[in-house]
Amino acid sequence: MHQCECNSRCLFPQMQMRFDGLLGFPGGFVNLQKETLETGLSRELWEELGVAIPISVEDHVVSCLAPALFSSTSSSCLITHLYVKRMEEEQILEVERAAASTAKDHGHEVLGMIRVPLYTIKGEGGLASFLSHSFIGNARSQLVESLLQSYMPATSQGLPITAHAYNLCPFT
Ligand SMILES: O=c1[nH]cnc2c1ncn2[C@@H]1O[C@H](COP(=O)(O)OP(=O)(O)O)[C@@H](O)[C@H]1O
Repeated sequence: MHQCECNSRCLFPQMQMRFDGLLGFPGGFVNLQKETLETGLSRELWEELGVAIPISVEDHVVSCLAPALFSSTSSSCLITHLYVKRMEEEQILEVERAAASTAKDHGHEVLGMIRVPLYTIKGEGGLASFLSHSFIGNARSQLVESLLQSYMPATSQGLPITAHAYNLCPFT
């Protein structure tokens, strides 16, 4: 996930329309015998976005064990790791341009990058409507979790607010 943090603290979260018609974050499988989570994610970002984006452990937000149902093979489990990379607005615009032109996976695995609407519109629309779309795996709760952490990093007890506190099942 990429967020722009400008002087006015506006957020510009980015997701992508996948080849299967579901919304998700840029990323993919990492083989830990060959690379670390961070180098694997940087590799996937290069393929899907067409821009070199170095990822470090400091960008990690949350990890989650997915039910076997969401793994590619029913006998193995899947652990999802969410990283949030904060970028300047100009860098985000560069990512949007490259993702739609030079990125290797554009038009194949990735159909396009999408800005998440963080506003509300009277009646319906905005973020509420966006969340009602279909997401891959636990991407919906990953989005909510990262937004909560960006806007409300800690509760009064100093504990991070999680999607669970908002009764969101991570895999629905
Ligand atoms: O944005 C995401 N959030 C959470 N889980 C995801 C996301 N994207 C993919 N996954 C999970 O990872 C699995 C593999 O995803 P994908 O097929 O995109 O990886 P690949 O491109 O490395 O083959 C998916 O079946 C899904 O369970």
